[in-house]
Amino acid sequence: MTTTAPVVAFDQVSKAYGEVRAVDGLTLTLRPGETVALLGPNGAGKSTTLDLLLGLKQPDGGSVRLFGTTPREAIVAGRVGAMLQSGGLMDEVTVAELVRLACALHPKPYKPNDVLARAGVAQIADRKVNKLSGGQAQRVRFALATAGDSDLIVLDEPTTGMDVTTRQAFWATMREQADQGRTVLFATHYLEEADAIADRVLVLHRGRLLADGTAAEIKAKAGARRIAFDLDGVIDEAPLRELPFLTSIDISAQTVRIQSTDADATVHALYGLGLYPRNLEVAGLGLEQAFVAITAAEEAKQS
Ligand SMILES: Nc1ncnc2c1ncn2[C@@H]1O[C@H](COP(=O)(O)OP(=O)(O)OP(=O)(O)O)[C@@H](O)[C@H]1O
Repeated sequence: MTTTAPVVAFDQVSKAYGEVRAVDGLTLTLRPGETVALLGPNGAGKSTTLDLLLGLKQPDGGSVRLFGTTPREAIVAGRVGAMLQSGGLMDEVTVAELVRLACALHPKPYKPNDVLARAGVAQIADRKVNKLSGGQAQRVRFALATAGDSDLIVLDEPTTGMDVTTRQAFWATMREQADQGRTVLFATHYLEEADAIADRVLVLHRGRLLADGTAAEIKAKAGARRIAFDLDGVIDEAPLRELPFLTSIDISAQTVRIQSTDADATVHALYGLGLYPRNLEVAGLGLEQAFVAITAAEEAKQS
């Protein structure tokens, strides 16, 4: 790092498509070495945010700065590597040819053979790009994003189409990149990936930042806890559904699963019903459940 400016600085950034506010007054700073997951339901504005970040779209208002410069300047200087969802790969060229081209275009390139090996595409280097499987094409996109020594790596749903093994190998490689001090920003629908990989999670909803913190902080923000237990005999559902602080309940066979905003009070009331729950477990929400709870609460507020 040769500068102390933030890696990414969004200041009151907005972008609308007609009536749709895809990004709505977004203010955000990313610092060196962070691994950041960008989460949000479909249409939340994740891809638009990444497009604005990369200078592929211009904001209607506000400013986007990368390393204290414009996105274009940062990209020309080779400071940003990106892997986009829709990035079409050139037909009729081989994987090796494409990677060599990406290396040739990068101001601080790595050796093409190293790039191929790191992305796990050395074995298919001579394959035509238009003959690849979905997961292989994703790996090639990853190779292109890491063709040179960039300070920021931006990935839009990078593991879509990858099988489990490929996905694990991909994240191991990504972690190496982060350990070397690079900033990694990735949009994903796989919340378990965000939980496992990111040290910071951003939740976007209708173009606005709904939550920003570690996965643990996001889970705590959702406020709810999970309660699970078994009951013997025929379960009388009505009193269970009336338990205090309940936000959801699922009863299947002898097992009851509850989400509650005050687990202590809910469990107390459960015993107050004269029931004898077995295998009682109380746990925090997973990131996925926290995400659903936070975005559902926001939807309810706006409707
Ligand atoms: N080129 C466009 N023209 C019109 N509307 C658009 C365009 N691109 C995006 N939108 C709208 O802007 C909003 C944000 O879209 P965006 O693709 O940024 O969301 P996303 O969070 O990436 O969604 P997904 O998870 O489905 O990929 C959506 O309502 C979408 O329909």
